[in-house]
Amino acid sequence: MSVRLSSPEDYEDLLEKYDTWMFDCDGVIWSGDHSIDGAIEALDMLRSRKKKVLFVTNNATKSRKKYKSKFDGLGIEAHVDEIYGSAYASAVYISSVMKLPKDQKVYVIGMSGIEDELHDEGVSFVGGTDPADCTLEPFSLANFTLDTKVGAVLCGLDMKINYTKLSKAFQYLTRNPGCQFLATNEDSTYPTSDGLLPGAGSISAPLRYALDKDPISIGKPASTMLDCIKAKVNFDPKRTIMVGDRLNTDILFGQNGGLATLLVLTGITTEQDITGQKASPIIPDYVTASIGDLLAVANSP
Ligand SMILES: O=C(O)[C@H](O)[C@H](O)COP(=O)(O)O
Ligand SMILES: [Mg+2]
Repeated sequence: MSVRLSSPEDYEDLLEKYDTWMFDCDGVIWSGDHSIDGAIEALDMLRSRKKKVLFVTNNATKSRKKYKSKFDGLGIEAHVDEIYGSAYASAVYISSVMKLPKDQKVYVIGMSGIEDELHDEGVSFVGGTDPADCTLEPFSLANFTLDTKVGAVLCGLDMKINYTKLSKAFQYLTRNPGCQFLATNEDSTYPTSDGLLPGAGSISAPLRYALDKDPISIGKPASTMLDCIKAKVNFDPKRTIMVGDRLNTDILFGQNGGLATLLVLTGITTEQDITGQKASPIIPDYVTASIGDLLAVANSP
């Protein structure tokens, strides 16, 4: 059963218990390009209380450096080494876990965030934002030349998805022996300030169906993201809390990592999802409406 936070003492108790605070971004810190009310002040308050703050996002559209610019633009203090995105985790996975041979490359379905992180990890890639792939022209298999050096297909949120990209990815995954099918994350939907859009999981879904095969998904709830953080940051899982808006990514990620979990209702998950007839079996430790509620401690006498 989740603890519904409400009094200043509830929030003060949370600050006493946890030294490291991991925050999901979309639906927690911001919605699209609008910060969530109270988020900036709550993060400042945590830093003033000497808490370690980390950002852990499944959104692969931006690199860590580009996210730093977004934080700056919103007036939110953040440092690149505090930001962990699924594009970064995927690049690290390909270079350090999969150890893709240097003479091979990745076919990308996705945006500049994936390309930037692959580049920074020294991984070669094709596709992505290449104008030749971002076309609505019919795909001609007769005119397609298979690049036998493509050793992996990496699929993330791609706002320019099309038949050419899906067809090329399908060729590599069915004709290049050993070509790995990877996904940055599999969120079904993407929360924006104007409403929900199809998420990264909805971009890789056509390939899953055509191939009758699931990708290796690297983002939350998989432990790969936490492994990336552990490689860079010292923290005690028992004194760490993951704050998120989606049960089957953020909260499950926290639970898989042995972290405490706080669900906020400013993004994907609604009150109905946690109390209704069809309530999810994924139960967060704590629930509150918004991270702005943490300011209750600042206002308590
Ligand atoms: O579709 C997606 O990729 C996700 O909805 C989105 O980007 C999630 O980002 P997060 O909530 O993990 O910051
Ligand atoms: Mg989110």
